[in-house]
Amino acid sequence: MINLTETIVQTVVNKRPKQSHKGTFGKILIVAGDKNLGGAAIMNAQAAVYAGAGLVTVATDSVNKTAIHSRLPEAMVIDYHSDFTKLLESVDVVLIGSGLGESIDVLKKVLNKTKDEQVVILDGSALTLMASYQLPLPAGQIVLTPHQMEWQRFGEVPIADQDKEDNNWEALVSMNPEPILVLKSDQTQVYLENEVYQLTVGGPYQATGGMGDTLAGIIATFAGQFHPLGQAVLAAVYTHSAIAAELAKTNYVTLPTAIAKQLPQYMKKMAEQEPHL
Ligand SMILES: NC(=O)C1=CN([C@@H]2O[C@H](COP(=O)(O)OP(=O)(O)OC[C@H]3O[C@@H](n4cnc5c(N)ncnc54)[C@H](OP(=O)(O)O)[C@@H]3O)[C@@H](O)[C@H]2O)[C@@H](O)CC1
Ligand SMILES: Nc1ncnc2c1ncn2[C@@H]1O[C@H](COP(=O)(O)OP(=O)(O)O)[C@@H](O)[C@H]1O
Ligand SMILES: [Mg+2]
Repeated sequence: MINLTETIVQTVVNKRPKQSHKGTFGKILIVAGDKNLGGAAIMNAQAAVYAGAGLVTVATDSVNKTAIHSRLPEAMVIDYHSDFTKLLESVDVVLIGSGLGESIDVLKKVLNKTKDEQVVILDGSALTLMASYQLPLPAGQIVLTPHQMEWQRFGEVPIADQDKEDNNWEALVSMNPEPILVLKSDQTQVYLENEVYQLTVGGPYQATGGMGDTLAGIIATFAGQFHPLGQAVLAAVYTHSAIAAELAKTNYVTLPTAIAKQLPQYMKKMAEQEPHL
């Protein structure tokens, strides 16, 4: 087990090259938010935009369109009941599942069309629905972001057994392609390439609905602009909780939207620091 420290963020988040444009920093498609859970789509997208995604499009229930546009003019919005195949084929990263509720048709439509070279992040309801409908993993470089109950449903590892690494590895190696697992709890761990990384920052001030939706947006955007994927995921997980820990010095709770707002400032600081190796 390896403890995650700020070094991972200092290593991954670097000064931007001058010769660049929005396409350099990742095209992200977020598929999220049914008619009752539009907030999840907003929190995914806010985190993605503030973490520096080049282009963010949200495919969501049409009732969420006005709210997303008014909260986040940087993001584009498309009705997820329409045909968005062309858009799906053109993006680097697909994040699907936050607040997706029971939208199984949308989920199936997307999972059938992802490509091997795309990063596909499966969160929230995507994992719950895939478990109930026994859907296979889609094509792509897969990142799973379950909380403990979602991992119990999807990975079939009972919550009481999730503290034993071997149980989680057993579930992961049976999956094809073998995904990266961000197993969220008050002791979040990342399972990546035969190694387990332990998060050492963060705390109960983060126990608010939407906290995972925000993390998923950060992971998607880091995956779109920093490489290799595993390092980007580790840096995103650390960044999310490090910002929360900083905010918690003066705040009883650290709201997901408040964490998103701090992303540009924190990333600037990290980009200017040499890694403490
Ligand atoms: N504003 C919005 O639009 C929001 C939209 N959201 C979206 O809603 C969808 C459903 O997501 P969900 O996580 O709320 O529900 P579900 O999957 O049933 O899990 C809850 C069950 O698991 C249990 N549990 C055990 N261990 C746990 C742990 N470590 N962490 C968490 N739970 C744990 C827990 O136990 P209990 O609380 O009863 O003790 C309970 O029985 C999802 O797509 C999400 O993105 C949310 O983000 C909220 C804001
Ligand atoms: N007590 C806690 N200590 C540290 N982190 C926590 C705590 N409670 C929740 N979190 C973090 O908050 C996030 C919750 O994710 P999730 O349950 O998916 O939220 P949501 O689906 O409501 O957005 C995870 O990153 C988890 O690690
Ligand atoms: Mg969640």
